[in-house]
Amino acid sequence: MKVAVLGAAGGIGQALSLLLKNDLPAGSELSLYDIAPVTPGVAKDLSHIPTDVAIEGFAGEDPTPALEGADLVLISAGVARKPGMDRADLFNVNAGIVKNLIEKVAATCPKACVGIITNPVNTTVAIAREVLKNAGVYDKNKLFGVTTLDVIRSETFIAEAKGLKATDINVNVIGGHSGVTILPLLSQVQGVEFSDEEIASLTDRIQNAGTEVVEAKAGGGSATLSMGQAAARFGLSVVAALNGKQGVVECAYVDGGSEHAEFFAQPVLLGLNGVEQVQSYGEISSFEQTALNDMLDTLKGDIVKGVEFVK
Ligand SMILES: NC(=O)c1ccc[n+]([C@@H]2O[C@H](COP(=O)([O-])OP(=O)(O)OC[C@H]3O[C@@H](n4cnc5c(N)ncnc54)[C@H](O)[C@@H]3O)[C@@H](O)[C@H]2O)c1
Ligand SMILES: O=C(O)C[C@H](O)C(=O)O
Repeated sequence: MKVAVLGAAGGIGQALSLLLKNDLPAGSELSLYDIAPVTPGVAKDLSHIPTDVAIEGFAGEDPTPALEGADLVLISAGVARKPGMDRADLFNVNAGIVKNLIEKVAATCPKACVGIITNPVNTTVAIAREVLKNAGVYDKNKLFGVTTLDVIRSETFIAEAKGLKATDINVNVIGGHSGVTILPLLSQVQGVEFSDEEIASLTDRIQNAGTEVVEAKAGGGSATLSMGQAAARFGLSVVAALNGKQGVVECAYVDGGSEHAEFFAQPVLLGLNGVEQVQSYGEISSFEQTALNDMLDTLKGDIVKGVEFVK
Protein backbone atom coordinates (compact mmCIF):
# COMPACT_ATOMS: atom_id res chain seq x y z
CA MET A 1 0.00 0.00 0.00
CA LYS A 2 1.43 3.38 -0.98
CA VAL A 3 0.29 6.69 0.52
CA ALA A 4 1.34 10.03 -0.99
CA VAL A 5 1.13 13.27 0.99
CA LEU A 6 1.09 16.44 -1.15
CA GLY A 7 1.98 19.53 0.87
CA ALA A 8 4.15 17.33 3.05
CA ALA A 9 6.55 20.06 4.19
CA GLY A 10 3.75 22.18 5.67
CA GLY A 11 2.31 22.28 9.15
CA ILE A 12 -0.28 19.60 8.48
CA GLY A 13 1.91 17.67 6.07
CA GLN A 14 4.75 17.16 8.54
CA ALA A 15 2.47 16.17 11.45
CA LEU A 16 0.50 13.83 9.19
CA SER A 17 3.66 12.27 7.74
CA LEU A 18 5.05 11.63 11.23
CA LEU A 19 1.84 9.87 12.30
CA LEU A 20 1.70 7.83 9.09
CA LYS A 21 5.38 6.82 9.40
CA ASN A 22 4.54 5.44 12.83
CA ASP A 23 1.12 3.94 12.21
CA LEU A 24 0.84 2.68 8.62
CA PRO A 25 0.89 -1.11 8.38
CA ALA A 26 4.31 -2.72 8.07
CA GLY A 27 5.40 -2.94 4.46
CA SER A 28 3.63 0.28 3.42
CA GLU A 29 5.30 3.03 1.41
CA LEU A 30 4.99 6.70 2.27
CA SER A 31 5.78 9.29 -0.36
CA LEU A 32 6.15 12.98 0.50
CA TYR A 33 5.84 15.84 -1.98
CA ASP A 34 5.92 19.61 -1.61
CA ILE A 35 7.22 22.49 -3.70
CA ALA A 36 9.43 23.39 -0.75
CA PRO A 37 13.05 22.20 -1.21
CA VAL A 38 13.16 20.92 2.37
CA THR A 39 10.86 17.99 1.52
CA PRO A 40 13.50 15.31 0.83
CA GLY A 41 15.00 16.35 4.16
CA VAL A 42 11.66 15.88 5.93
CA ALA A 43 11.57 12.36 4.50
CA LYS A 44 15.19 11.74 5.50
CA ASP A 45 14.41 12.90 9.05
CA LEU A 46 11.37 10.60 9.31
CA SER A 47 13.31 7.72 7.78
CA HIS A 48 15.33 7.43 11.01
CA ILE A 49 12.20 6.34 12.91
CA PRO A 50 12.40 2.56 13.26
CA THR A 51 9.17 1.40 11.62
CA ASP A 52 8.70 -0.88 8.64
CA VAL A 53 7.35 1.94 6.45
CA ALA A 54 9.53 2.97 3.50
CA ILE A 55 9.65 6.73 2.96
CA GLU A 56 10.80 9.00 0.13
CA GLY A 57 10.61 12.76 -0.35
CA PHE A 58 10.29 14.83 -3.52
CA ALA A 59 10.42 18.59 -4.07
CA GLY A 60 9.99 20.88 -7.05
CA GLU A 61 7.26 21.66 -9.54
CA ASP A 62 6.27 18.11 -10.47
CA PRO A 63 4.59 15.69 -8.05
CA THR A 64 4.64 12.81 -10.56
CA PRO A 65 7.43 10.74 -8.95
CA ALA A 66 5.65 10.88 -5.60
CA LEU A 67 2.35 9.80 -7.15
CA GLU A 68 3.54 6.77 -9.10
CA GLY A 69 1.76 3.67 -7.79
CA ALA A 70 -0.09 5.56 -5.03
CA ASP A 71 -3.21 3.92 -3.56
CA LEU A 72 -4.13 6.92 -1.41
CA VAL A 73 -3.24 10.58 -2.00
CA LEU A 74 -3.76 13.08 0.83
CA ILE A 75 -3.56 16.73 -0.25
CA SER A 76 -2.81 19.57 2.17
CA ALA A 77 -0.85 21.75 -0.27
CA GLY A 78 -1.92 25.38 -0.23
CA VAL A 79 -2.20 28.46 1.94
CA ALA A 80 -3.83 28.64 5.36
CA ARG A 81 -5.98 31.34 7.00
CA LYS A 82 -4.83 34.30 9.05
CA PRO A 83 -7.05 36.16 11.55
CA GLY A 84 -9.89 38.04 9.87
CA MET A 85 -10.00 35.68 6.88
CA ASP A 86 -12.72 33.24 5.94
CA ARG A 87 -11.88 29.85 4.39
CA ALA A 88 -13.42 31.15 1.15
CA ASP A 89 -10.68 33.84 1.07
CA LEU A 90 -8.20 31.00 0.34
CA PHE A 91 -9.99 30.13 -2.91
CA ASN A 92 -7.95 32.41 -5.19
CA VAL A 93 -4.67 30.68 -4.38
CA ASN A 94 -5.75 27.16 -3.42
CA ALA A 95 -8.17 26.48 -6.29
CA GLY A 96 -5.33 26.57 -8.82
CA ILE A 97 -3.02 24.49 -6.62
CA VAL A 98 -5.63 21.74 -6.19
CA LYS A 99 -6.52 21.81 -9.89
CA ASN A 100 -2.87 21.37 -10.92
CA LEU A 101 -2.19 18.60 -8.42
CA ILE A 102 -5.34 16.68 -9.33
CA GLU A 103 -4.37 16.86 -13.01
CA LYS A 104 -1.19 15.03 -12.04
CA VAL A 105 -3.15 12.52 -9.95
CA ALA A 106 -5.43 11.88 -12.95
CA ALA A 107 -2.42 11.28 -15.20
CA THR A 108 -0.28 9.25 -12.79
CA CYS A 109 -2.47 7.32 -10.32
CA PRO A 110 -6.05 7.61 -11.62
CA LYS A 111 -7.27 4.70 -9.50
CA ALA A 112 -6.01 6.13 -6.20
CA CYS A 113 -8.34 7.27 -3.42
CA VAL A 114 -7.90 11.02 -2.90
CA GLY A 115 -8.51 12.88 0.36
CA ILE A 116 -8.58 16.67 0.07
CA ILE A 117 -7.63 18.71 3.11
CA THR A 118 -6.84 22.00 1.35
CA ASN A 119 -9.43 24.71 2.02
CA PRO A 120 -12.03 25.73 1.13
CA VAL A 121 -12.85 22.00 1.18
CA ASN A 122 -16.50 22.55 0.14
CA THR A 123 -15.13 23.99 -3.11
CA THR A 124 -11.75 22.29 -3.68
CA VAL A 125 -13.40 18.84 -3.71
CA ALA A 126 -15.77 20.02 -6.46
CA ILE A 127 -12.74 21.31 -8.40
CA ALA A 128 -11.12 17.88 -8.05
CA ARG A 129 -14.22 16.14 -9.35
CA GLU A 130 -14.38 18.33 -12.45
CA VAL A 131 -10.69 17.81 -13.22
CA LEU A 132 -11.01 14.03 -12.80
CA LYS A 133 -14.16 14.02 -14.97
CA ASN A 134 -12.43 16.01 -17.70
CA ALA A 135 -9.61 13.47 -17.66
CA GLY A 136 -12.16 10.63 -17.94
CA VAL A 137 -11.03 8.95 -14.70
CA TYR A 138 -13.60 10.14 -12.14
CA ASP A 139 -14.79 7.54 -9.63
CA LYS A 140 -17.11 9.06 -7.04
CA ASN A 141 -16.20 6.33 -4.57
CA LYS A 142 -12.60 7.48 -4.46
CA LEU A 143 -12.83 11.21 -3.84
CA PHE A 144 -13.19 12.55 -0.28
CA GLY A 145 -13.17 15.90 1.43
CA VAL A 146 -11.50 15.30 4.77
CA THR A 147 -13.86 16.55 7.48
CA THR A 148 -12.49 14.36 10.29
CA LEU A 149 -11.25 17.42 12.21
CA ASP A 150 -14.87 18.42 12.83
CA VAL A 151 -15.50 14.93 14.22
CA ILE A 152 -12.51 14.85 16.58
CA ARG A 153 -13.30 18.37 17.78
CA SER A 154 -16.87 17.33 18.51
CA GLU A 155 -15.65 14.29 20.45
CA THR A 156 -13.29 16.47 22.47
CA PHE A 157 -15.70 19.31 23.23
CA ILE A 158 -18.56 16.96 24.18
CA ALA A 159 -16.29 15.02 26.52
CA GLU A 160 -15.05 18.27 28.11
CA ALA A 161 -18.57 19.61 28.56
CA LYS A 162 -19.90 16.40 30.10
CA GLY A 163 -16.88 15.13 32.03
CA LEU A 164 -16.60 12.01 29.85
CA LYS A 165 -13.72 10.23 28.15
CA ALA A 166 -13.30 11.63 24.63
CA THR A 167 -12.50 8.13 23.36
CA ASP A 168 -15.99 6.99 24.45
CA ILE A 169 -17.80 9.60 22.33
CA ASN A 170 -19.10 8.80 18.84
CA VAL A 171 -20.64 11.61 16.84
CA ASN A 172 -21.56 12.19 13.22
CA VAL A 173 -20.81 15.59 11.71
CA ILE A 174 -22.65 16.23 8.45
CA GLY A 175 -22.82 18.91 5.74
CA GLY A 176 -19.53 20.49 4.74
CA HIS A 177 -16.40 22.03 6.26
CA SER A 178 -16.94 25.73 6.94
CA GLY A 179 -19.04 27.71 9.39
CA VAL A 180 -22.74 26.91 9.24
CA THR A 181 -22.17 23.98 6.87
CA ILE A 182 -20.56 22.05 9.75
CA LEU A 183 -23.41 20.31 11.57
CA PRO A 184 -22.62 18.02 14.52
CA LEU A 185 -25.53 15.70 15.29
CA LEU A 186 -25.44 16.15 19.05
CA SER A 187 -28.94 14.75 19.47
CA GLN A 188 -27.61 11.32 18.47
CA VAL A 189 -24.77 11.08 20.99
CA GLN A 190 -25.40 7.99 23.10
CA GLY A 191 -25.76 8.29 26.86
CA VAL A 192 -25.60 12.10 26.94
CA GLU A 193 -28.39 14.65 27.53
CA PHE A 194 -27.91 18.26 26.46
CA SER A 195 -29.98 21.31 27.33
CA ASP A 196 -31.06 23.55 24.44
CA GLU A 197 -28.45 26.10 25.55
CA GLU A 198 -25.70 23.45 25.54
CA ILE A 199 -26.70 22.30 22.05
CA ALA A 200 -26.62 25.87 20.74
CA SER A 201 -23.28 26.76 22.31
CA LEU A 202 -21.52 23.45 21.50
CA THR A 203 -22.73 23.60 17.90
CA ASP A 204 -21.47 27.17 17.59
CA ARG A 205 -18.09 26.23 19.11
CA ILE A 206 -17.62 23.26 16.77
CA GLN A 207 -18.59 25.37 13.74
CA ASN A 208 -16.09 28.07 14.71
CA ALA A 209 -13.31 25.92 16.16
CA GLY A 210 -11.06 26.58 13.17
CA THR A 211 -11.28 30.31 13.86
CA GLU A 212 -10.53 29.63 17.55
CA VAL A 213 -7.18 28.14 16.48
CA VAL A 214 -6.47 30.79 13.81
CA GLU A 215 -6.96 33.56 16.38
CA ALA A 216 -4.90 31.75 19.04
CA LYS A 217 -2.03 31.33 16.55
CA ALA A 218 -2.22 35.11 15.93
CA GLY A 219 -1.15 35.13 12.29
CA GLY A 220 0.98 31.96 12.49
CA GLY A 221 -1.48 29.79 10.59
CA SER A 222 -4.42 27.51 11.33
CA ALA A 223 -4.87 24.06 12.85
CA THR A 224 -1.96 21.81 11.90
CA LEU A 225 -1.39 19.31 14.72
CA SER A 226 -5.02 18.43 15.39
CA MET A 227 -5.52 18.31 11.61
CA GLY A 228 -2.50 16.06 11.25
CA GLN A 229 -4.15 13.72 13.76
CA ALA A 230 -7.53 13.97 12.00
CA ALA A 231 -6.03 13.30 8.57
CA ALA A 232 -4.04 10.38 9.94
CA ARG A 233 -7.21 8.89 11.43
CA PHE A 234 -8.99 9.28 8.09
CA GLY A 235 -6.05 8.02 6.03
CA LEU A 236 -5.42 5.01 8.25
CA SER A 237 -9.13 4.13 8.06
CA VAL A 238 -9.01 4.23 4.25
CA VAL A 239 -5.85 2.10 4.21
CA ALA A 240 -7.34 -0.43 6.64
CA ALA A 241 -10.45 -0.75 4.44
CA LEU A 242 -8.37 -1.00 1.24
CA ASN A 243 -6.50 -3.82 2.98
CA GLY A 244 -9.77 -5.66 3.58
CA LYS A 245 -10.81 -4.60 7.09
CA GLN A 246 -14.60 -4.75 7.42
CA GLY A 247 -16.92 -2.26 9.06
CA VAL A 248 -14.72 0.86 8.83
CA VAL A 249 -16.94 3.95 8.93
CA GLU A 250 -15.86 7.61 8.84
CA CYS A 251 -17.73 10.81 8.12
CA ALA A 252 -16.42 12.41 4.92
CA TYR A 253 -17.55 14.94 2.30
CA VAL A 254 -18.47 12.81 -0.70
CA ASP A 255 -20.40 12.74 -3.95
CA GLY A 256 -22.74 10.19 -2.45
CA GLY A 257 -26.12 10.91 -4.02
CA SER A 258 -27.31 13.06 -1.12
CA GLU A 259 -30.75 14.59 -1.49
CA HIS A 260 -29.28 17.82 -0.08
CA ALA A 261 -26.32 18.72 -2.30
CA GLU A 262 -23.96 17.23 -4.87
CA PHE A 263 -21.36 16.83 -2.13
CA PHE A 264 -22.36 16.22 1.47
CA ALA A 265 -20.47 15.03 4.52
CA GLN A 266 -22.05 12.00 6.16
CA PRO A 267 -20.98 8.60 7.45
CA VAL A 268 -19.53 6.33 4.79
CA LEU A 269 -18.61 2.66 5.02
CA LEU A 270 -15.14 2.25 3.53
CA GLY A 271 -14.09 -0.82 1.59
CA LEU A 272 -11.72 -2.33 -0.96
CA ASN A 273 -12.59 0.35 -3.54
CA GLY A 274 -13.06 3.44 -1.42
CA VAL A 275 -16.66 4.20 -0.50
CA GLU A 276 -18.49 0.90 -0.12
CA GLN A 277 -21.77 2.44 1.03
CA VAL A 278 -22.97 5.92 1.88
CA GLN A 279 -24.84 5.52 5.14
CA SER A 280 -27.89 7.37 6.37
CA TYR A 281 -27.11 9.93 9.05
CA GLY A 282 -30.28 8.86 10.84
CA GLU A 283 -32.92 10.79 12.78
CA ILE A 284 -32.12 14.40 13.57
CA SER A 285 -33.68 16.91 15.97
CA SER A 286 -35.73 19.92 14.88
CA PHE A 287 -32.77 22.20 15.82
CA GLU A 288 -30.54 20.15 13.51
CA GLN A 289 -33.17 20.08 10.74
CA THR A 290 -33.40 23.87 10.81
CA ALA A 291 -29.60 24.17 10.76
CA LEU A 292 -29.46 21.72 7.85
CA ASN A 293 -32.07 23.64 5.84
CA ASP A 294 -30.29 26.92 6.58
CA MET A 295 -26.85 25.72 5.41
CA LEU A 296 -27.86 24.41 1.99
CA ASP A 297 -27.68 27.64 -0.04
CA THR A 298 -24.16 28.24 1.27
CA LEU A 299 -23.03 24.67 0.61
CA LYS A 300 -24.51 24.55 -2.90
CA GLY A 301 -22.95 27.95 -3.71
CA ASP A 302 -19.55 26.68 -2.57
CA ILE A 303 -19.87 23.65 -4.85
CA VAL A 304 -20.96 25.70 -7.88
CA LYS A 305 -17.93 27.94 -7.38
CA GLY A 306 -15.65 24.91 -7.76
CA VAL A 307 -17.47 23.63 -10.83
CA GLU A 308 -17.39 27.07 -12.48
CA PHE A 309 -13.65 27.41 -11.75
CA VAL A 310 -12.80 24.37 -13.87
CA LYS A 311 -15.17 25.23 -16.75
N1 LIG B 1 -9.79 20.08 5.98
C1 LIG B 1 -9.51 20.59 7.14
O1 LIG B 1 -10.18 20.28 8.14
C2 LIG B 1 -8.34 21.52 7.31
C3 LIG B 1 -7.82 21.78 8.58
C4 LIG B 1 -6.74 22.62 8.71
C5 LIG B 1 -6.19 23.24 7.58
N2 LIG B 1 -6.71 22.96 6.36
C6 LIG B 1 -6.14 23.55 5.15
O2 LIG B 1 -4.97 22.81 4.77
C7 LIG B 1 -4.11 23.64 3.99
C8 LIG B 1 -2.68 23.54 4.47
O3 LIG B 1 -2.57 24.04 5.78
P1 LIG B 1 -1.15 24.06 6.54
O4 LIG B 1 -1.39 24.64 7.87
O5 LIG B 1 -0.48 22.76 6.40
O6 LIG B 1 -0.38 25.15 5.65
P2 LIG B 1 1.20 25.34 5.52
O7 LIG B 1 1.40 26.67 4.89
O8 LIG B 1 1.89 25.04 6.79
O9 LIG B 1 1.62 24.20 4.47
C9 LIG B 1 1.19 24.20 3.16
C10 LIG B 1 2.25 23.54 2.32
O10 LIG B 1 1.78 23.51 0.98
C11 LIG B 1 2.92 23.69 0.16
N3 LIG B 1 2.50 24.07 -1.17
C12 LIG B 1 2.01 25.25 -1.61
N4 LIG B 1 1.75 25.19 -2.91
C13 LIG B 1 2.07 23.94 -3.32
C14 LIG B 1 2.02 23.25 -4.55
N5 LIG B 1 1.58 23.86 -5.66
N6 LIG B 1 2.43 21.97 -4.59
C15 LIG B 1 2.86 21.36 -3.47
N7 LIG B 1 2.94 21.95 -2.27
C16 LIG B 1 2.54 23.22 -2.20
C17 LIG B 1 3.76 24.74 0.87
O11 LIG B 1 5.10 24.72 0.41
C18 LIG B 1 3.60 24.30 2.31
O12 LIG B 1 4.64 23.44 2.71
C19 LIG B 1 -4.72 25.04 4.07
O13 LIG B 1 -5.47 25.30 2.90
C20 LIG B 1 -5.63 24.97 5.27
O14 LIG B 1 -6.69 25.89 5.23
C21 LIG B 1 -7.77 22.14 6.22
O1 LIG C 1 -10.11 27.05 10.00
C1 LIG C 1 -9.27 26.89 9.11
O2 LIG C 1 -8.97 27.77 8.30
C2 LIG C 1 -8.52 25.59 9.02
C3 LIG C 1 -9.39 24.39 9.16
O3 LIG C 1 -10.39 24.35 8.17
C4 LIG C 1 -9.97 24.20 10.52
O4 LIG C 1 -11.16 23.87 10.63
O5 LIG C 1 -9.23 24.34 11.50
